[in-house]
Amino acid sequence: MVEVSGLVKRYNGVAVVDGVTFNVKRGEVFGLLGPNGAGKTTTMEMIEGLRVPDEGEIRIDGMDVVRERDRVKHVIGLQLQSTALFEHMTVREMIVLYSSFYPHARPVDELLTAFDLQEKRNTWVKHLSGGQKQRLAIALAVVHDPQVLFLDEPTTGLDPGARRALWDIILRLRDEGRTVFLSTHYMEEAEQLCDRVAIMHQGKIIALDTPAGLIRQLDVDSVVEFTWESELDSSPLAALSGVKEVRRSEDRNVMLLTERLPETLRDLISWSETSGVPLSGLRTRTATLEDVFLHYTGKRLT
Ligand SMILES: Nc1ncnc2c1ncn2[C@@H]1O[C@H](COP(=O)(O)OP(=O)(O)OP(=O)(O)O)[C@@H](O)[C@H]1O
Repeated sequence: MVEVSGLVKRYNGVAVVDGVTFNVKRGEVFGLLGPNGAGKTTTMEMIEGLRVPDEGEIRIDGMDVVRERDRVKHVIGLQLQSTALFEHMTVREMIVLYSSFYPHARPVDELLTAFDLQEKRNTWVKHLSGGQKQRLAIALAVVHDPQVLFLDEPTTGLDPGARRALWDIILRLRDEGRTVFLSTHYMEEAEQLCDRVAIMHQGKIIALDTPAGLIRQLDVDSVVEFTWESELDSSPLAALSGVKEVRRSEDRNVMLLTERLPETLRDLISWSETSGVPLSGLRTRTATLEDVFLHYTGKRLT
């Protein structure tokens, strides 16, 4: 549905998007995951036709985004990071205004209901909560019933309840048959929502697969973590059964990525007893996309 090939954007001679190639399938939720400044917004805005690429080609539903911009506009819906909402208009007035831009718009009441905004229909935009504003921004993005929806960090700054409500809405839009392309720096969001995820770092896609596939590629099932109180040599940890990777962070957190959790734990505890090193805050968890990101970049996502 969305085909991107060899995309490059430079600012002052620096490539902030540096040779990006991927395809988004019809009907999937596709996530672009990366830290602030990775190039997500620049990539999305080129695909949306809002910025002109220096190199590369973008097609949406077979149409060239740069050359056939007017045709593409009818099949895409945009929720930008800074969607301009008029503060002194009501929710209903905003939807009516946006609907007037298109020859065929969805009925206003249907949108109010679908985005749980019926009760707020006569409320000024400035009095909406963050979650309600985002729901309105997405409702405005779908007034013309687009096939592809772009959401740029839709849940940034929302509390967990509002975030989950928005996740439900995004999944429903997918279930209606739409293709959803979203950017996020929340790995949990990418794991929960996305059928496939592209991890972006310094302008490049460094990994792309389903969330489960990305984690599987690590060859790691679990992570053992504990706090290391003093300066010690961590090399014996790499030799423990099942350990694939040892990571130490500045806050003295130690992570052992393991493919055989029971053996690693058994060896770790006996090593702790013989060496006299306490395992403060010992805990285990399954591997996540955060571990995938750390593996490829050596950095934390957030
Ligand atoms: N118009 C511009 N002029 C100069 N530099 C820019 C411009 N737009 C973006 N950049 C730079 O490009 C890089 C990528 O920015 P971009 O906004 O695409 O990242 P992002 O991954 O979306 O980050 P965020 O999560 O903060 O939105 C940043 O270093 C940014 O400063």
